Amino acid sequence: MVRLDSSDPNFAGAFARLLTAKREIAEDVDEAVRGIIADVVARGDEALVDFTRRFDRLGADFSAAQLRVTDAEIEAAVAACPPDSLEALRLAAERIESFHRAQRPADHRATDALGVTAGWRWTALESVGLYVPGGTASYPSSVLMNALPARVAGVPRLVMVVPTPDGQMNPLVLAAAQLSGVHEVYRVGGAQAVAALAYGTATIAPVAKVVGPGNAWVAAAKRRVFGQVGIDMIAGPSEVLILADGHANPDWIAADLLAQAEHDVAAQAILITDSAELAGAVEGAVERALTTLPRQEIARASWRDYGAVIRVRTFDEAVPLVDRLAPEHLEIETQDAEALAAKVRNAGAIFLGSHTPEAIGDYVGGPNHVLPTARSARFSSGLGVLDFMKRTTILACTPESLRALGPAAINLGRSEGLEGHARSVAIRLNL
Ligand SMILES: NC(=O)c1ccc[n+]([C@@H]2O[C@H](COP(=O)([O-])OP(=O)(O)OC[C@H]3O[C@@H](n4cnc5c(N)ncnc54)[C@H](O)[C@@H]3O)[C@@H](O)[C@H]2O)c1
Ligand SMILES: N[C@H](CO)Cc1c[nH]c[nH+]1
Ligand SMILES: [Zn+2]
Repeated sequence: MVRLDSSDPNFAGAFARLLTAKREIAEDVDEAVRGIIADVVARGDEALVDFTRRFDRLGADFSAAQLRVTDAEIEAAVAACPPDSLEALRLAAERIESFHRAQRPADHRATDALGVTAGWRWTALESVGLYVPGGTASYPSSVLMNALPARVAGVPRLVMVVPTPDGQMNPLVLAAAQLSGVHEVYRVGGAQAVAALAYGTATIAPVAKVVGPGNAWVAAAKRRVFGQVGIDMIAGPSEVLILADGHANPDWIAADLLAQAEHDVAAQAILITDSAELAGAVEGAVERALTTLPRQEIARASWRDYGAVIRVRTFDEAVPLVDRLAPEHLEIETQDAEALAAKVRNAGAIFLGSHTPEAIGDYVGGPNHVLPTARSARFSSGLGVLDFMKRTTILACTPESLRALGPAAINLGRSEGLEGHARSVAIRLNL
């Protein structure tokens, strides 16, 4: 963990180093991913089976025939889920679906004074691949966050991939798939799963777009397959940035920092505060909380390598720092949280006040938890219904409106040296 102080003369350099710390775009990861994708393209299912045996430690008897999770396996998993977990999953699903229903866009059409009708219409994508992470933890909540907005958008083919390390799958993952209307589930993860969704294999038919969160290998693979398929964003190792003043509870802040640090050794948790006392108290609280955290090995590595406690003189000084970090999650626990939030441009999701821990947003708040990381909140948004739709514009001229607009089009066609364009208009106007 680094300690920074905005009043320190070396602060600018130290902050710049924090910004560029390599967490998920290491060249060795990218190079490995390039090889994995090329192998899946060349050998299809055979490569999927080999990589799955190697990375997820599946036995020599694992074959392409077992890639697809059967309906019977899904039914058995649902039956094996604890009823209270199924109840919690249903509550989460209802809230997520209802939040995303409000995002459905409207078609538009208008006829102007010349009689030209113009507008757009929204259409669901034909198929999407939903990446559900599962290397070191299991993510039933990410099934819901991926699939429900796709279902609200009306996507007719939802294909889910999920790794099963050591052959183990949390039954709640399959229950979430059933609950949210996923059509196909495959037990494969990492870059090889992303490659299969993008290029297709004998078992997995390709999709139009791959969405969902994952670790550094998954994020690198999504970057590489972009163009062959659409992708939603770079949603890699988790991040939280907490802005807190001296009134905040240091144990609560420490818990929220560790809630993200426990995701991945490459996760990042940062506190920015104007209170030296809170900074010290949070550091102590993190150390104490780590000793009893089951995933302390992961969280400790993340906090050690990428954690930061930054002291600022005022929160106005903090706003440009937040915008440069562009965190996946921004928690604001200050007296004037709402006003401070209004000044921030770059954040994947904002959580206001001491009673809104980010973990509520991970599960049951309603907004999506698939969010941009690695500073990509400067140009990306969290997953939503629009990610599963595309917009097509529509234009219709009448003979009269073509006569009114045509001469300008002919002029511009000739100005661009494109006589063919000019003639396609002129021929209709006998010009
Ligand atoms: N940004 C978001 O919205 C969001 C949401 C949820 C989770 N996450 C992140 O998702 C990630 C989940 O990570 P995870 O590891 O548990 O699951 P994962 O499914 O993302 O990754 C597991 C896969 O990674 C591949 N892999 C692991 N080590 C490899 C190696 N050395 N070489 C090649 N491939 C390798 C394997 O194929 C394995 O199946 C975490 O980083 C978490 O922070 C992000
Ligand atoms: N915090 C993660 C996004 O970075 C989402 C998640 C799912 N389960 C728990 N957390
Ligand atoms: Zn989380």
